[in-house]
Amino acid sequence: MSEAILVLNAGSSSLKFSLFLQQEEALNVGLTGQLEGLYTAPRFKVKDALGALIAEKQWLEGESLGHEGAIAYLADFLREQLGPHHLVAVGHRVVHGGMRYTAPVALNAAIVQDLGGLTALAPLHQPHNLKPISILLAQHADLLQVACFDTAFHCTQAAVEQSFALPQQITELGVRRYGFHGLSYEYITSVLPQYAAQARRVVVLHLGNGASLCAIQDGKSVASSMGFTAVDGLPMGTRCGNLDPGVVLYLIDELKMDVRAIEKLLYQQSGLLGVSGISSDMRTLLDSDDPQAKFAVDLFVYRIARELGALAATMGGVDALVFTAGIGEHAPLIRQRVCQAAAWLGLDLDEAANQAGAARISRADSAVSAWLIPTHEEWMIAQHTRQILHRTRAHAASVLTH
Ligand SMILES: Nc1ncnc2c1ncn2[C@@H]1O[C@H](COP(=O)(O)OP(=O)(O)O)[C@@H](O)[C@H]1O
Ligand SMILES: CC(=O)OP(=O)(O)O
Ligand SMILES: [Mg+2]
Repeated sequence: MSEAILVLNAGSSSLKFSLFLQQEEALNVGLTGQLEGLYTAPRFKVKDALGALIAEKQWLEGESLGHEGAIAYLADFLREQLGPHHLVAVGHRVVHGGMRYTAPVALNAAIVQDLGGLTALAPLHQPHNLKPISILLAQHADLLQVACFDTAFHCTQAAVEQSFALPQQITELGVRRYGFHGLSYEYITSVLPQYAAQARRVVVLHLGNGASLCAIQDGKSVASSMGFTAVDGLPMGTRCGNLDPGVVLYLIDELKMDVRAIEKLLYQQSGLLGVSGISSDMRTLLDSDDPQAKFAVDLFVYRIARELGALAATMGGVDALVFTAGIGEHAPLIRQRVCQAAAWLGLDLDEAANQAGAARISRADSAVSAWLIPTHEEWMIAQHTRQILHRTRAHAASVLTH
């Protein structure tokens, strides 16, 4: 019987999960899977440690499973799979840690309540991140649960990056820029030396249903396209990204929209979905001949290129770009268009390598290199969870021996 760590990663359109097994000194993947397209066309896929498909299910196009349905479905599936393994901890991705949580933490009811107070800052994520935690806490109070925060990786950013130009008393309330997708950026930072050992100034493009860019210098976050909430920065599947705050005032004053209607507009009805009027899913847009689908993709690429220039400026230049997450990993056309727009930085794309999905997608003599590296937020969460598990056990042992 192996000890097992379960990892849950609720994104805005997906619920990803991995079961890690402690085998001798190593932490190995036992199985890994996801429920994706939760609000469009849900699909469930699970692979074993060797990458073989062990379970699959597809719901009808337009059938919404939502996060609640996904959690219930996954709980039934995992109950069968755990079989001989002893579950010792569950690690969770929690998108917002606010000002207080800048490192992974062992959870209790008080912390969960505290984190619930940040829901307004991440309405598409925080409730879904906290839901399985609360269920497990009620049913298995002794099971170690660890929260790993998207915001934590960015706590190295300078005050000028973290601040809005608002009066101090508002900033002190925590109204400042945080940045997200930090577990993804932390994972990419940990493996990047295997690819581009010399690169000191890197921009990572995390392009999924949620999308952001991060400037990373000497392994530390310097700047990110996302700010106070995960609606900032790039246009995303259903989120608008950067917006003049005057637009919000206009919506209130002139269109008489209330807070909930504006939240729905900015988080769920905008981005690729709102602009195209067709879909939030990049696959559907790339397959479509509709001019609005094409315009939504053009806008997405344009805004990435613009943000890339801004982030390069924060580091005085860039040595390498890394593409990751759903779109970054699987859409060669988007990588190609972004790299072409970044030619001015000294990036020379290797078209064949990009089409083939190779790790290095820039030419050997390109001044700026470009890479395709699959992210693995679950792996990062498992590492943090294991560390806290070991610390908890060491503490218990020292209490017993003293
Ligand atoms: N083959 C593909 N081509 C283009 N886009 C893809 C492909 N596969 C996945 N995607 C995009 O990736 C997005 C999901 O990315 P992911 O990182 O899993 O999202 P989440 O933000 O939910 O974690 C989907 O919305 C889809 O648009
Ligand atoms: C923070 C965020 O946008 O996450 P995701 O991309 O998983 O939706
Ligand atoms: Mg994600």
